[in-house]
Order: sequence, then structure tokens, then C-alpha cells
Amino acid sequence: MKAVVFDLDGTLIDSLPGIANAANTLLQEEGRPTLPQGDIAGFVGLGEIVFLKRLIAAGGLDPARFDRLMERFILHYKNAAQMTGAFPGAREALCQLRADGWTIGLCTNKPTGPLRAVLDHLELDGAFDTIVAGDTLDRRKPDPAPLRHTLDGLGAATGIFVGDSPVDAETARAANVPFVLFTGGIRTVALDEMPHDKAFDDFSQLPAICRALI
Ligand SMILES: O=C(O)COP(=O)(O)O
Ligand SMILES: [Mg+2]
Repeated sequence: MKAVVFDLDGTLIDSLPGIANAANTLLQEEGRPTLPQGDIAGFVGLGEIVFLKRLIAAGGLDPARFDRLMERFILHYKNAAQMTGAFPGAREALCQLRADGWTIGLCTNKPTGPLRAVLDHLELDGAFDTIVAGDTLDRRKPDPAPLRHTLDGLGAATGIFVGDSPVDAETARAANVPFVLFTGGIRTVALDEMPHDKAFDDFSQLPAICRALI
């Protein structure tokens, strides 16, 4: 079975504006100045616990109130779905891959609550045969376990991983899976810091890239 697994934030969906809005809403509630979206981009990638720790440090919030802040951040993070869209051509690429006989998985560090909210909002739930959220396992990307778990769910021994970040590149390497880099995502480092087998900036290129890799 040919399997392709996608990262979500910055790969299939343009979620940074919503995530930044959620973070800044929390800062405003706490009476702190908001942060530029470019700074907040650097907090994304390792899931909500690391995200909030980075936000607390950069935004001058009280680390002792972590649990309470997390509860409120998750509420705002669910609402972020309203500000989130799929990248141009991403839906069409998923349909084409499906038509080409690929089985399709999702492997994200986004936690289940905000993940469900955004998949519902974008009606993307049915696009995937298997979904692994950040809190599905007790290990997250770049640990290879979530990607391997996604491939197991697809009944595939191997596959292709499509992502946008150094965390995704490291996950693919650790799981020994070819990595395809979407360069239009949440870019915080240079392209050569994300080892990849192929790169693309236009989703219409992806089905042919996948075909050529397997
Ligand atoms: O939630 C994050 O930190 C990143 O999510 P992603 O794995 O879908 O890019
Ligand atoms: Mg990502």
C-alpha cells in the first residue's frame, strides 16, 4: 500500500495567524503587550506544552500559573480554527493523491481539541485514513514514534512524510522515511537546515513528487 503522511500546521493549513491571535489574546488577558507573529512562529512545532513555555518566557507571564494559562490558551487555540484556511491547492492535492491510490495519514503535534476544531471547520476530517494528534501518544515529533504509529494505522511498512519544519525533517530521518518539504509553511530556519528528499512550494507539484519517490 502506497502511504503518504502529512504534517498539519504550516503544511496543509495556514494556521500561524490564528495561533498568533490565540497567543496574543492570552497575553492581553494577562495585561501583557502582544508579540509579533514572526516571534510567535518560533514557538510552534513541538506541541502546546513547549509553545506555552516559550510564550510565558517571551511574554513575561507567570510560569507558576502554567496549568491555568494552558486551560485558557487551549480555548483560544480552538477558536483559532475560525482564522485558519487550507493552503492553495492542498485539498486538490489530497484528492489527486487519493485518486492515484495513495492511503493518507495525518501526523501532527497539535493537541486533539484544537485539531478537531480546525478539521471540523475546514471539513478536512474525511481526507485522512489515520490521524495521530500530538497527545495521541506520550511521545511527540521529532520522536519517530508518532510517524511510525501513523504508518501502522495505514497498514504501511513505509511511506512518504510531507512537512514544513526542522521537527518534521528530524522525525522523517529518525523514522527512516523519505521527507518532502513544503517551503511555504511556518519558516523559521534556512532550507538547508531541514534535510529533505524533495521540496515544493506549489501543491500541484506534490502528486508527481510522490509518484517519483516510490
Ligand atoms: O502544534 C505544533 O506545535 C505544530 O503542529 P504541526 O506538527 O502540525 O506542525
Ligand atoms: Mg508544521
